Amino acid sequence: MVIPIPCAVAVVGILHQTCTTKSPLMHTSPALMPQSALAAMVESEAQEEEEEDIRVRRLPQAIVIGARKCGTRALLDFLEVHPRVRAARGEVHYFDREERHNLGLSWYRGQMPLSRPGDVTLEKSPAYFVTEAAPARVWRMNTSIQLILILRDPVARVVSDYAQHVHRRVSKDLPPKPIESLVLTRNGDGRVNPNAKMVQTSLYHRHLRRWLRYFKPDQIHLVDGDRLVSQPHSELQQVEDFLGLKRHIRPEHFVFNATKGFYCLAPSVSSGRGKKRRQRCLGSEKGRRHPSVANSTLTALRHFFAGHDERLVQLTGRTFDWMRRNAQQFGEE
Ligand SMILES: Nc1ncnc2c1ncn2[C@@H]1O[C@H](COP(=O)(O)OS(=O)(=O)O)[C@@H](OP(=O)(O)O)[C@H]1O
Repeated sequence: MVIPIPCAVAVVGILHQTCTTKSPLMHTSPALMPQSALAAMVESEAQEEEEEDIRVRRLPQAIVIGARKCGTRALLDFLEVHPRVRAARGEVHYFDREERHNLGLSWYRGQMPLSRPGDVTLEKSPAYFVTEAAPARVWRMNTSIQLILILRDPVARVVSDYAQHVHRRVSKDLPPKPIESLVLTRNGDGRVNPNAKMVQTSLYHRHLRRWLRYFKPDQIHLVDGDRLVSQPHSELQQVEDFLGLKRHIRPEHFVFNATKGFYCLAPSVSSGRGKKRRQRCLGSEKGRRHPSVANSTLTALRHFFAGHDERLVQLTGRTFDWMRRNAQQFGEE
């Protein structure tokens, strides 16, 4: 099998040969080949099959670096529909947590799933995107790594972050803090606090600029988180192309679940036990109902992020749907 992915990926001094070169002999019908060439081809194919059986843990060739609450789990779970994609189960947090980074690359490699030559190993840890030290650390591991960044409307992302905060608060007996206390300035002027953590995470251009100091723009693939929700297969096909994978993911792999309000994996691709296969949706932590937020707060957030959206367009040359939507809303106000 020929998998068209970059031929050599240097990983901390070890050169992994990750591509297979198609022999010119393979274009010739076996019936027309001289006996010796045929024997060589059979031997090389047998060797290739043997190699395919060798499953080892490899450092990732690609990382989903963020952004938090933008659909990173959906992206990774859906991408695993591709037979050559192997993803680490949980979030690894190797490049953002000091104590984990200190454990070294052999620990990191140990967190990866077993894979065959030609598979693409991936992990996702959205905290990487906002961590100052992460780009340099990733670069030191592999200068030619492929990075995937998924973005969604920065205001919706803030509200999603807040929904998680409400859900995970320690004392459920007390009412949750209002979102205003977490994203607006304390003096009550209704302005957004640019230093608030939830706001900071949505300052996409700022974080991306830091990654671009280390990586070439064509090493970073941007996924539109809103489109991943509305038409997952087309966003995933673009990721397949970026990773150099043969296209496999199709619309039939997804079914819209009206109760969940999101696409889920179709029974044909979800790994059910025994013969009963059911559609598989993401867990209840994903796609949860958002708390209602005052219009004045949403408007303040939209105004605040509009200028930052422009900077993101300048940096990436991409205009996302949410930018058009928000601009239209401003026009109507
Ligand atoms: N198919 C499907 N099913 C469920 N949820 C989906 C799906 N596609 C994208 N999303 C969006 O993913 C949002 C959660 O993003 P993350 O997985 O990046 O969150 S986290 O940072 O890992 O906590 C989650 O945000 P919320 O809706 O705010 O919960 C979803 O909008």
